Amino acid sequence: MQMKTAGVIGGGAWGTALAQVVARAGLAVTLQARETEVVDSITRDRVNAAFLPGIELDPAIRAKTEMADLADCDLVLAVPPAQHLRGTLEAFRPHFRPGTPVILCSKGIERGTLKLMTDVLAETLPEATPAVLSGPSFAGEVARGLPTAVTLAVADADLGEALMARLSPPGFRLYLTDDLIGAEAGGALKNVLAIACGIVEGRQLGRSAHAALITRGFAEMTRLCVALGGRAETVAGLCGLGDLVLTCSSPQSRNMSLGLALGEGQTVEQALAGKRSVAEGYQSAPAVRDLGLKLGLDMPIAYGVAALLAGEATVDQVIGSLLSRPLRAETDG
Ligand SMILES: NC(=O)C1=CN([C@@H]2O[C@H](COP(=O)(O)OP(=O)(O)OC[C@H]3O[C@@H](n4cnc5c(N)ncnc54)[C@H](OP(=O)(O)O)[C@@H]3O)[C@@H](O)[C@H]2O)C=CC1
Ligand SMILES: O=C(CO)COP(=O)(O)O
Repeated sequence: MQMKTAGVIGGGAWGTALAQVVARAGLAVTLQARETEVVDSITRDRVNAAFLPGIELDPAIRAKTEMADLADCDLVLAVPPAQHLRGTLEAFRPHFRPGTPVILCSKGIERGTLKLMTDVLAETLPEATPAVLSGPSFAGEVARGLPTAVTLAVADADLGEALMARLSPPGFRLYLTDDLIGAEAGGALKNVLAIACGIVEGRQLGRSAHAALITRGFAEMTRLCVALGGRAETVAGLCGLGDLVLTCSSPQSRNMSLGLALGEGQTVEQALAGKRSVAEGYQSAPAVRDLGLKLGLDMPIAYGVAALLAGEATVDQVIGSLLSRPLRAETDG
């Protein structure tokens, strides 16, 4: 399969950083952004001033507002916020060539339907060949060329090998799996858990509580992954544990910084006021809770965050209820 041109849908921080990665890998890249402001900024100044300021972009990236400009691409990376994936793919549908690989890079679960991103793709572009890219990767770091490694999930081994080889410029290492559900489960939950970690930081509950929360959060992630049909070993990798550790460790994370603000006493409205960037944990928390309850899963941290964000409980009530749960064996499912 020829892989000379790539389309990136979504001109936010991550779409722009991935366009940079793909350009460094030697492909011609078309970045589709809805906002003319973003397209003009990239075309004129080689920078995405709105979502990724201060980072010079590769000349091989051309920015466009129209989906039609992606029609001839050999592969497509879909990078809108998770709640907009369906609408975005529906808009792309008239320009889509059947069989083209679509690499899903959004992290979340669709509210209302409780669908994973691969389900949304299967419903909107059933002729697409799906792939998932997920792992520890702050857009600013990746766009500047700092090194990281992430998971690439593709069902077909030959296509997976080809994509892995083609999309791994120096400093951006792809590790292959055929477990798409596992790769999605990690990214969907880690943002909710990062809000909880931010609260621990904001309330100054200490490093021990922080480590305990990451570990018990990872147990919730593993339960969700397995219940959805993924493999536990997948979330033990970059797309699960790797991303959880990153997102729970740095206020660079929009999700952790939301939690920090809540832990310091701000309301949800105050913490989100004026923010143009997406905090996917805030968006996905109700869907994570509905899905977990539907599957009969024990996910107290995720449910606590969802209750807090919905205004059903205060920070202190959530912390109190987590600390007063019945004692149990560590490895109980
Ligand atoms: N930032 C990061 O470090 C990482 C982000 N991700 C994931 O990537 C996804 C995108 O995040 P990110 O790029 O950071 O987002 P940003 O907050 O940087 O940008 C917002 C994005 O939202 C898009 N958008 C806003 N409203 C709509 C709408 N109604 N329909 C379609 N798109 C809309 C914008 O598109 P447009 O420009 O076209 O207006 C823009 O791409 C998320 O799921 C996130 O979890 C994954 C790994 C790293
Ligand atoms: O997904 C990310 C890093 O892998 C980005 O995290 P935030 O969305 O919390 O900034």
